[in-house]
Amino acid sequence: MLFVNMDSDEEFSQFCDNYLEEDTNLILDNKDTNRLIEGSKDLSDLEAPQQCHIDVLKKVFGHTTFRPMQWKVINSIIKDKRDNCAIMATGYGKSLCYQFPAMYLKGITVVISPLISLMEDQVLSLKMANIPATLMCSSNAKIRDTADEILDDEYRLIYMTPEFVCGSFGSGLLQKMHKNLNLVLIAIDEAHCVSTWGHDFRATYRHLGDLKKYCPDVPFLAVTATATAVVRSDIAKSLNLRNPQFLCSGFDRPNLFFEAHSKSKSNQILSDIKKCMHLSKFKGSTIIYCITKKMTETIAQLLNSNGVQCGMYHAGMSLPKRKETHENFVKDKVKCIVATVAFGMGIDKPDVRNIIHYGASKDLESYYQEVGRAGRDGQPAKCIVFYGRDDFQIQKLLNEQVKMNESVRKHKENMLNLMQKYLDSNGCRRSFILDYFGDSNYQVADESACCDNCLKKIIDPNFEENRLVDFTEDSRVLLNGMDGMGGKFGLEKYALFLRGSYSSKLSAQLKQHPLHGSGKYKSEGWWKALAIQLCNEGSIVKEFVKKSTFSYSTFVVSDKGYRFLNDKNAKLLLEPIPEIKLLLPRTSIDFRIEEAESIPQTVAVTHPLETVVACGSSLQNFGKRVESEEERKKRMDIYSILMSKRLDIASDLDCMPYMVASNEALLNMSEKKPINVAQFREHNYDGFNDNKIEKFAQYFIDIIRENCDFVESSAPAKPQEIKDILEKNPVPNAKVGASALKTYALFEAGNSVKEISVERGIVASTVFSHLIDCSKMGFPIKLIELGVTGELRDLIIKVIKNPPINNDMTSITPIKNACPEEITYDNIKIVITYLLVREHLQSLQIPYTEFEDITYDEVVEVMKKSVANTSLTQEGALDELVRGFEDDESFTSSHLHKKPKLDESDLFDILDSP
Ligand SMILES: Nc1ncnc2c1ncn2[C@@H]1O[C@H](COP(=O)(O)OP(=O)(O)OP(=O)(O)O)[C@@H](O)[C@H]1O
Repeated sequence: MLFVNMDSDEEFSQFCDNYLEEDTNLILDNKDTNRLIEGSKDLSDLEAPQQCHIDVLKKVFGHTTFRPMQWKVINSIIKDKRDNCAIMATGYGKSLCYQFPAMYLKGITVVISPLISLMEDQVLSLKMANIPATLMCSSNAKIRDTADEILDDEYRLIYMTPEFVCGSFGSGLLQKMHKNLNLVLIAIDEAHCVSTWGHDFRATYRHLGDLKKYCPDVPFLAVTATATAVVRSDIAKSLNLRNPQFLCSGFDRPNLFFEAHSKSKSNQILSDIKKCMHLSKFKGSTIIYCITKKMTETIAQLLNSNGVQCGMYHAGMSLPKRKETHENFVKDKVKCIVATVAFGMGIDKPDVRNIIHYGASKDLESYYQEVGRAGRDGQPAKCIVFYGRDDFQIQKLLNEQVKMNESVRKHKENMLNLMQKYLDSNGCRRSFILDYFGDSNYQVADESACCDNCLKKIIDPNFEENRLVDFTEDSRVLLNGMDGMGGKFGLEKYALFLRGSYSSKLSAQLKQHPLHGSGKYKSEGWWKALAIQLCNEGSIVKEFVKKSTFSYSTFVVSDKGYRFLNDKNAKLLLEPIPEIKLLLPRTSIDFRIEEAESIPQTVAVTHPLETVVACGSSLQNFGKRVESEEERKKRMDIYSILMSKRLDIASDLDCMPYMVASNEALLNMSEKKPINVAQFREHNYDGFNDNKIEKFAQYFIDIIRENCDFVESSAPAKPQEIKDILEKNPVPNAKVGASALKTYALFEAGNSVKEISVERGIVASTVFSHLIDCSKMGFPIKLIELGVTGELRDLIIKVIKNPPINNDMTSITPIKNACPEEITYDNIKIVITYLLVREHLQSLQIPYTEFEDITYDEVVEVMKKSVANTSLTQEGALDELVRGFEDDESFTSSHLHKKPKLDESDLFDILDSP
C-alpha cells in the first residue's frame, strides 16, 4: 500500500513541497515493508487495537480484525482527534473508519455524501445491524422530527447531503449537535468531489470547508477511492483540514481482471456482450455502461429481445422508474443493468461480477471509479471495455457542452487521450492504471488474473513478436492504388477503386485504370482500416479541406509512404490497430485466450460465487478446496437454498439480500454447516454481528439442519480441548477473576485445597469456589481431584435425575436432602458444574477431548439404566436441572432476587464466592 508515485524519496519530497502543507504528515502503509516516507511514526510503532476495540468491532460490526489502514485512521480519530485524508481503494472498508468512532465513543458521526441512494442504502444496512442511523436531506419529509430525535441523542450515525449541511437549517443543527451532544467526527465521503481536478466535481463540496468554523475541535475525515496527488492536495486545502494525516491503502484491486476490445459490427454486439457475461453459465450481476442514453436504450432493448433479461437506467428516465431499476438490481431481481454512468456511485452491491463498458469512459479516474463497483466482496470480477474511435469524439462533444475554464478543458482533453492510450495499450492494464494513480508498489500475484494482455503473454510467450503483423504486400497495393488515382480522395473512393467497383462514385477514367481492381482480394472494410493503420504509422496523411459551407477529409501518400514504395526490400511490420484486429483471422492464441478466460464446461455452474471459484481455476487460482464432485454438488445445493432463504428474508424486511448475509458468508455456511447458534458464532461469518446472529442465524441453521443428511457423512472434526472450546463459546455467565487464576496455578502445580488455602491466606470454601469458576471455564480439573469419586458422582446425578416428588430441583438444598448425608454441598456444586459444562458442550456439538477418566456418554449410559423406570427421560432430567440454573442465571446473584423462596445460604456459596 502506498501513496504517491515516488520511485525515490526525492520525488516524494518534491511532492510534499508542491502539494502539502509543511506540517502535514504523510504515511505510506506498504504491505510488504511498512516503509515510512516522512513524518509521523513508523506504522510498526502503531499501538495495536486493544480488546475493547476488537470487542466493539466484533459485536457491532461482525468483523474480527481491522484492516491496517482502517485502524490507523480510527486510532488517530479516537485517540488524537486528528483530521485525516484517507484514500482507500473501493471495497477497502472506508465506512468502518467513520462508523466505528461513533459506536466506540458512544457519540455521533456526521457523514456527508453526495448521493442520496447510497446514503439510504447505508442507513438501511446500519439499521439491519441495529445501529441507530438516519438521513437528513431535502427528500426527508420528517426533517424537523428527525432533527428533534437527533438532538435527543437517538442516533449514532447521521448522513447528510452537502446541500443540507451547508444550508442554514443543516448548519444550525450541526452547531447544536456540537454544543449539546458528543459529536466525535465529521466524515466527508467521496471527497474527490471537492476538486475541479477530480472526475466528479460538485460545487457544494467547495463550501464544506466552512464547517470547520462551526466545529473547530471535531476531527474531519475525508475519504475517497480515487484521487491523484493534485486532487488530494485540493481536498486538504478546500476542507481546511488541520495538520491532517494523509493515508493511502494503495489503489490496486487484485480481484479485478481488465480487458479491452474493439467494438465489433452492430450485429455482433449481442454475442460480444453475452460472451463477456458468460450468460449461459455465469449468474453474477452485471452492469453494462453506455456513453449515451440512446445507446443505453438500444443495448437494453437488444438484450431483452434476445432473452437476456435486463433493466435500464439513465438520467432521462423518471425518478420512480430509476428507483425501481436500482432496487430490482440490488435486490437481485434483475441480474443485469444497462446504464449510463448516472448509475455509478450509488451502487453498493458487493457481488457485481462484470462491469462492461460499451464505449470508452471519459478518463481513467472515472473508469476506475466505475469498475470499482465490481467485486467489492473481494471475489474475482471482470472489467471489460468495448470501444471505438467514435467514443472519443462523443466524449469530446460531451465535454464541450459543459462550462469550464480553458485550463480545465485542456486537462480533460489530456485525460481523454490517456484513456485512449490505456485502451490501445498492449501492456499490462493494471500497471497502466496504478502508474497513473502513482501507485508503483503493488505486486501482481497471478498474471493470468491480471488483464487480457498479461494473459496473452502467458499463453504465448512470443506474444511480443507475434503481435506484429506483416502488412507489406497490402500496403504496397494500397499506396500504389492511391498514387495511381492521381488525386486527393476520401477513403471510400480508394476502397471502391481497389475493389474494382463500377459504382457511379468512380469516374469512367478510374474504372479504366490498370490498377482498378488490384485489391479485389480483400474487402472494402479492410482497405479503409488499413488506410487508418497507415495514417497512424505515417505512410498516409490526412488532410482537412474546409469549404465555405462544409468540410471533409482527404488522404494522400506521404513522403514516408513514397520512400517505402521506392524501396523494394522494405518491410512493414506493424502492431494492428483495433479496427484492423477485428478483420484479421483469429489465431490459435485467440482461441486459447478465450478458453482460458471461460469457465470449464464440465463444471455445472449455477451459483455466482461458485462460478467465481470455477473461474478462478483458470483466472485466479481459486478452487484450492479439495472435494469430490458429489460433495461439491451437495454443498452447492445447500448454498442455493441458503440464497433463496436470504432472498425471502430480505423481501420480508424490504432490504437488500446482501444486508442480510453476504454471498461469501452463505458459501462459508454451506461449507462449515453450522447446526446450532454456538457453532454459527464460532465460525465468525463476516458481517454477522451479535444482532444479525440473533435475527438471522436460526433461519440458516434450520436450512442446514433440514438438508443435513450429509453432515454426518462429512469428515468428523478434530476434537478440541474443552478449555479452548469454552474460551470461544463460554458457558453463559461463566467468568474467572485474577484471584481464581492464582488459585488454579497453585492447584495445577499439585497443591491441595488446604495447602492453597494456607499459601494464599484464604478460606477453603473460597479456594473451592475459585476452582468451580475455573471448571466452568473448562479448566481440566477432574472431579476426583475435588474429592468426588465416580461413585459419588453417579449418586448425585442419580438424585438429580430421579428427584423426590414435588421437589424443586432448581436449588441445591432439595438435592442435598435427597442425597446420603456424607455428600457435601461442595460435592453437589462440582457435579452440577460438571453437568453444566458437559451439557453445554453437547449443545455446541463440537467434538472435545474429555479429561475425566470416563466420557460423558458413558455417564449418560449409566444414568439411563438407573432412571429407566422413572417418569422423566434421561435427557429431560438433565435438562431440567441444568436449564433451571441457566434460566435463573444460576451462578449470579440475580437468581436470589428472582426466586426468593430458594435457600439463599445454599446458593450463595455457588453464586457469589468472594
Ligand atoms: N475490517 C473488516 N473486516 C472484514 N470485512 C470488512 C472490514 N471492513 C469492511 N469490510 C467489508 O468490506 C466491504 C466494503 O466495505 P465498504 O462498503 O466500507 O467499502 P468502501 O471502501 O466504502 O467501498 P466503496 O468505495 O466501494 O464504497 C463490506 O462488505 C464490509 O463489510
